[in-house]
Amino acid sequence: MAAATSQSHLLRPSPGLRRASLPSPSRISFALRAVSKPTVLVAEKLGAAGLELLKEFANVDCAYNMTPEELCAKVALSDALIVRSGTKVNRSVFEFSAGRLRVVGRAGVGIDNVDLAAATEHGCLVVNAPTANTVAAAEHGIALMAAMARNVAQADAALKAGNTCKWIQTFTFILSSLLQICKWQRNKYVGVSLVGKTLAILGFGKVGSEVARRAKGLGMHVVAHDPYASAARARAIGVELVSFEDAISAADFISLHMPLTPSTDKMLNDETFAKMKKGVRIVNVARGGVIDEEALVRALDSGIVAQAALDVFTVEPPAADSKLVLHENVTVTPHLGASTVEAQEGVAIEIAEAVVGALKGELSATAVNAPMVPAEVLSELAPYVELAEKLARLAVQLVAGGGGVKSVKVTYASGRSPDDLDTRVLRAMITKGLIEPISSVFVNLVNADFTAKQRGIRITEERVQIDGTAESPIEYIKVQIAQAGSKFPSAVSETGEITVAGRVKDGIPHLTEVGSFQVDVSLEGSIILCRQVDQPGMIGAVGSVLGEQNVNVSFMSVGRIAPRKHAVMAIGVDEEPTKETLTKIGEIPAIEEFVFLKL
Ligand SMILES: NC(=O)C1=CN([C@@H]2O[C@H](COP(=O)(O)OP(=O)(O)OC[C@H]3O[C@@H](n4cnc5c(N)ncnc54)[C@H](O)[C@@H]3O)[C@@H](O)[C@H]2O)C=CC1
Ligand SMILES: O=C(O)C(=O)COP(=O)(O)O
Repeated sequence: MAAATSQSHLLRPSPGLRRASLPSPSRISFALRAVSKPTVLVAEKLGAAGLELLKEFANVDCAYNMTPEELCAKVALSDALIVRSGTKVNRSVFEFSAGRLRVVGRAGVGIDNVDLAAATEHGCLVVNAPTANTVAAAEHGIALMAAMARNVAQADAALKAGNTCKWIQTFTFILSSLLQICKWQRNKYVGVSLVGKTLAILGFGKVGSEVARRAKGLGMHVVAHDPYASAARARAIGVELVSFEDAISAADFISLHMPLTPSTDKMLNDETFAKMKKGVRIVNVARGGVIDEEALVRALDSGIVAQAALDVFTVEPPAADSKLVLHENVTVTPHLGASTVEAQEGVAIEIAEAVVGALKGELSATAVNAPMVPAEVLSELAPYVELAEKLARLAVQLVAGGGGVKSVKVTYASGRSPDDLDTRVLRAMITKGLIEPISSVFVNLVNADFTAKQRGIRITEERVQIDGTAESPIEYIKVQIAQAGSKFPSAVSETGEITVAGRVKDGIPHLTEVGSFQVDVSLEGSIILCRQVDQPGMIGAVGSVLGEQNVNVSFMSVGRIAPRKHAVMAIGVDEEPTKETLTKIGEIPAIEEFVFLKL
């Protein structure tokens, strides 16, 4: 007789948070619930309305201008961190958080200051506030373009410098008249007009298209380059989508609105400046890194670029002696694109809602490093999410000690077309079920694929269409672990894999198949699987051992190959039986093997 018990490793939850036992439709991603109030560290100035929202749900620690060391120290005591562009959330921040940090909220669009790979590896969700500052950034782009074309900043500075020095005028007439010239230089600051000029927008997303609308209103001819934008959307605004080369060679003005990514890094460089029309003017409200700043200085000096207006820099703030910032043909602002009263209130509310939602375990619509699944799909899949995780938990506990899990096949059978089934959440929960019982790793939607890959677990999915009801998205889910011996050999199917399958009945997940045996037991509490000789009195024998030890049986189901041969009995129990109880079950003469599995 083979007897085995399986141990489920308890996880150490983050302080102030614990794992919720059953994920509900809106709690699928993290399955965390606040026991005491979580702590949100706000590292950069956030609008008052956002702070109020956060305070209703969390302890809010506002700590601005922290050094990297101070940030690392504080983050170890925080469940969420909110930043703008001025804080580098690098790998060491996640390492110092030691698993406590669950959400990083970027109060704005660009997430280039957050190490997304490190966040994902640490199971930390990153959310941003992608819409509230769009108009502010677009307006700033237009403001910079107009100010540059009409030398507003330079003329303003000269006029003020003249006035500031007025007292000197009383000492020397010559100096005074020189300053007077500096002050009122109408000929020096003759500008260029915008009307009729060609504006090339690089990056035709939210900000880029708002800039386009406004530029059209100023009478400009607008073209755009964006490899991922829809030509129909561009046409609707009266903008022509063109190649990068065509855009930069036709432009009198170029406005940059793409994110900083490896493919946009230093996109404007010596080579690309050389292809531009002589005297082109450049506006950058995107990210400093999309321009090779030294190459821009060379292009300004040679006259290829007549002027540049920059809100963003490779290093912020730039060095005091930066040739680019000090260049007389360059207009600069200190990353003010999103800085309007309206945008900051909007961004603060947008990010506060996203962070609170994420801390509650809800899937965020603005998640940057997790699949976005529409709420209605999630709600429909909720019982199947629970089924998927529990089947995987059972399957992994059936693997013989030390065997390891390398190859897992998941089959989703559905009455609907396979294309209608979004299985990303289910796959993540299968990974969670496979890994959590045998490790101390916390798995969620963010880090599931990464964690599986890191552990060398290959999960393949198959969707099969069967006769079924149109109402239920899935008829059954089958989880099979290949190339692994089982501590309960009856769980190995004829094709050689440890196999468990289940379905949802009346909203409750049920185990319906173990190896080649059909059973029917609801997946609640824990489960004892016994293989026995099919004979009368077996249910009573096992039931009375459990009853003697005050272990409540919630379900019992027997699946057999043929009468009086072998059968598998699945018993759902509310309490965990002691070792002695399990030993007594094993001593019942007709029991051939058994296993206790925790859900
Ligand atoms: N200066 C500031 O304060 C602000 C700056 N921003 C920055 O503006 C940029 C755009 O923001 P949104 O429009 O909200 O983002 P978005 O995601 O809506 O648009 C970005 C667009 O760039 C396109 N793109 C990606 N790679 C490209 C490439 N190689 N060439 C051309 N286009 C490419 C994308 O397809 C997308 O359409 C971001 O970098 C963001 O960080 C946004 C708000 C304020
Ligand atoms: O949203 C963005 O991408 C921005 O660049 C705005 O940055 P900020 O929040 O003003 O530091």
